[in-house]
Amino acid sequence: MKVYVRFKPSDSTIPHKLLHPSATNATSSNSPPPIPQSLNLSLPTSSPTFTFPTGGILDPSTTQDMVYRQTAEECAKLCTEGVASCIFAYGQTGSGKTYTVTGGSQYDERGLIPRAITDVFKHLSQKEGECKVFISFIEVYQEACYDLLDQDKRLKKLEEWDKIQTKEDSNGELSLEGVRVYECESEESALSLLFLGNMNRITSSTKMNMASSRSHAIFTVSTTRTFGKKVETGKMHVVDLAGSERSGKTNDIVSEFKLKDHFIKSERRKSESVDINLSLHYLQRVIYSLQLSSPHIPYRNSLMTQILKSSLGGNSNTIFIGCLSMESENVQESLSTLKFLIRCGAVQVKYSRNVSTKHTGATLNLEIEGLKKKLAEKDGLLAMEKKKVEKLKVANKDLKNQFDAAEQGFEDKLSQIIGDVAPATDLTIPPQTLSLQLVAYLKRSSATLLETLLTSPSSTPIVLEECRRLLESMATEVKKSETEKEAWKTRAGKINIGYAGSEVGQLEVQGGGEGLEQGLDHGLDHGLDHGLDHGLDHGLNSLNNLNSLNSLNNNSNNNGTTRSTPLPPPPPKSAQP
Ligand SMILES: Nc1ncnc2c1ncn2[C@@H]1O[C@H](COP(=O)(O)OP(=O)(O)OP(=O)(O)O)[C@@H](O)[C@H]1O
Repeated sequence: MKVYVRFKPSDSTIPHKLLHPSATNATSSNSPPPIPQSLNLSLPTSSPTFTFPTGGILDPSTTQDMVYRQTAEECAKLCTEGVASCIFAYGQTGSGKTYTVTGGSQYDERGLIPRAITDVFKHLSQKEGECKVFISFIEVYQEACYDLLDQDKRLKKLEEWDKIQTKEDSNGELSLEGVRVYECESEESALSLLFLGNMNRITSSTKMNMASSRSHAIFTVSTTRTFGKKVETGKMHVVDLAGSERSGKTNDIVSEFKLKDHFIKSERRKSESVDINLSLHYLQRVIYSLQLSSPHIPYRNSLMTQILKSSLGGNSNTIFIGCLSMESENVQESLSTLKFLIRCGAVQVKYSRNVSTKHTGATLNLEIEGLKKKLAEKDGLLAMEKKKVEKLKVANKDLKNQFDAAEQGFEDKLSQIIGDVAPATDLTIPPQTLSLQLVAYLKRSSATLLETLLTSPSSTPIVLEECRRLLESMATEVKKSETEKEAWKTRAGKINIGYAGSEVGQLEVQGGGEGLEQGLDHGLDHGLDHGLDHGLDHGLNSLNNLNSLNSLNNNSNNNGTTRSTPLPPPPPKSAQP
């Protein structure tokens, strides 16, 4: 494996004393400019030297463009020639892995992936045959695999993320079921997928890095080129490993707070940290076994080594870029990274072009995989549509219940109104009173409303609103009607008193003669002329007058005439003064 060591520029103003890169052999004219291949460290007790004969040292002044040309440029070219490559970025947290792979905020700081995408499209445009480019982007987090190109990932909670199912074939190769693989026709569409995946990646703030990646991310560019009866399939994985770390040194910055939420985050960070270190440990064991050419390579200890099995020990041009921090306080981590990189450099890799005959072997498998993925996507869409239909059915049922309840309420209210209004007709109230007019009005309204309900089922919400509005107006009318009924009752009582009074008066004035009769008529007529209340008062006054007359005429002859005609009913309210 080719191995490069990249140093992140130090923030420290104190010049770094550990590094002494030494120049090395010149390379061929087509290759990028030569870089040092050895590194001396000045430690308090020793001065170890690390040599990387197939790669080299990229000192802190190395630009992103130089890093690309040294490491990934060739992989991008090979990807368009039917060769599989894999580039790993390995190192302590905060040492510059993501910066190297993806890039910084400025255009000229763009990392290996965007530069490789540009070159892949450039190379393919110069080739004969039908060329296609496919992109996928996944992450391995706590021994589960997730699709970083899932558009909804950021909207969902961690527990709701869809785990990618894995299946091992007879060769021990792991296939990832249902990973989104997008065919990209332009550099821009491939870059937008990279952007989407980076947005979806799990990060946390640590003391070492404000946006520390907590997962291993695997970005894959695949190409196919069909020419004549041949198909060439190339691949390039770029793996941004999660940063190795020592607990305590990289503590979650929020763990200093005692708040419950922060406590949970801190606990999650600890378990993430344990998981990251464990999976990196298993990667080291795989590399160690490959270096020793062991008969058994322990790929199956971790999901990440299983997924990348063919990149680590198969047909692949594999490169490790070790990212190092220059600060003295990180010397232990830097030493550990350098030792691991030395092991990687000792692993022999072989690679060859993947060319097959059209419609056979690899191409058929690729097509089948593509079709399976499309089918899975369609199934997903279908399931979503089914869910929507179910939701609509429930909503529809709810609406129907509301409608039934409103309709029932309306019927009840109507019966109550009619029941409340009907007794008022017993109280000698004239037929033209508002109460009976209201009953007629309500009957008419209910008939219209029911007709609307029956003929316009689709306008249920509008009809419900109409029901509600009508019921409100009915309630107001009922209230008015009740008040009116009470008023009529009171008046009826007064009339009865009036009758009683007048009857008493009549008994008393029996035989009172013409004068008495005139007085009573006068009083009652007067009352009717000036309203019921007024009239009754006058009637009672008249009765008093009659009493006076009676006492005045108590000796006069009585001809036996009595006033037996009942009093006329009161006029409608509206006609009263
Ligand atoms: N060569 C460099 N030049 C300038 N800035 C750099 C360089 N390398 C890293 N940085 C800056 O250092 C910070 C940490 O880098 P980065 O996120 O790439 O680290 P990392 O190794 O991916 O960390 P982690 O493992 O925690 O995700 C970032 O702000 C990045 O921009």
